[in-house]
Amino acid sequence: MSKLRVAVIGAHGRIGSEAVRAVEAAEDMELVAALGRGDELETLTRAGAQVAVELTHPDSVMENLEFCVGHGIHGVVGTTGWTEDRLARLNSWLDASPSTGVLIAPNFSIGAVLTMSFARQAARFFESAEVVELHHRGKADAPSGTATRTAQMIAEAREAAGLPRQEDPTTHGLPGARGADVDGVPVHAVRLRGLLAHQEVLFGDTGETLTIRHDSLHHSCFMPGILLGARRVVDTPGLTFGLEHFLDLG
Ligand SMILES: NC(=O)C1=CN([C@@H]2O[C@H](COP(=O)(O)OP(=O)(O)OC[C@H]3O[C@@H](n4cnc5c(N)ncnc54)[C@H](OP(=O)(O)O)[C@@H]3O)[C@@H](O)[C@H]2O)C=CC1
Ligand SMILES: O=C(O)C1=N[C@H](C(=O)O)C[C@H](O)C1
Repeated sequence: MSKLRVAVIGAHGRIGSEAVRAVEAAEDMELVAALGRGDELETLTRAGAQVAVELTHPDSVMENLEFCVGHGIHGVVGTTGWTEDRLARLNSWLDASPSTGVLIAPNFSIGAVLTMSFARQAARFFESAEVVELHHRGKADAPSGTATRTAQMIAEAREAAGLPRQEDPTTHGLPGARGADVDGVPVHAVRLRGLLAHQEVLFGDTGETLTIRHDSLHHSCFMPGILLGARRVVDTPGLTFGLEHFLDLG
């Protein structure tokens, strides 16, 4: 069977360099291009890439995806900083290229995907919920894509269960002290040398709290998700948001 022809964009970065090694080591894949900043996107078409793994920066991802989708190259995207407006633009490119697939995964690690799933499950049982994410000091965006998605999922689950939007009781405070408001769920972002990627989802109600914590300790934790995404996206046209759609979570 022929190997899947995979390119990595952002190949010299923290996660991109790990992805290059993972694709090279995968028996069913061939690494056909490894692009860094300043490299021509046409390299992807010249190399015959079927899938581009996009791991760059919120300022770069849209241009890269417009090129890939426009040339029928499927995308596996880890880069964060997604907004409704950005998703709408991506969907318009996909509408014009209906056989092309793009997976955007706020987090490729199985533990983080499970954290989000558990948080969604717990949300309706607790009066209050907050998210704390902790990352390395090189991170450009805050809150993290994972924390933003987690908070959205909690808010969706609360609304579906008929719970009211959380009201902030604070009447006196410094700006930012209560974190970012993501659909009514406060999200707090810590940036600390020595960390990689960590998240705590805190739930509270009368007389009890529940904390769900996940720690990414090495970039290798993201690789099985990236490889799974590359294998699945070629048969999944359109936009898939979240690796959970490629996992049988029951
Ligand atoms: N979904 C997930 O599971 C994960 C997502 N991420 C996300 O992936 C992204 C990258 O993270 P990280 O590796 O830590 O960041 P790094 O800064 O370490 O790496 C990004 C790399 O992309 C390069 N780059 C920037 N623009 C372009 C471009 N147009 N073409 C090619 N290369 C480009 C950068 O070059 P230069 O250094 O010159 O700027 C850098 O080498 C972030 O958005 C992060 O949040 C990270 C880990 C897991
Ligand atoms: O920048 C990172 O490092 C990470 N980014 C992703 C995010 O914003 O959620 C995933 C993970 O947290 C690592």
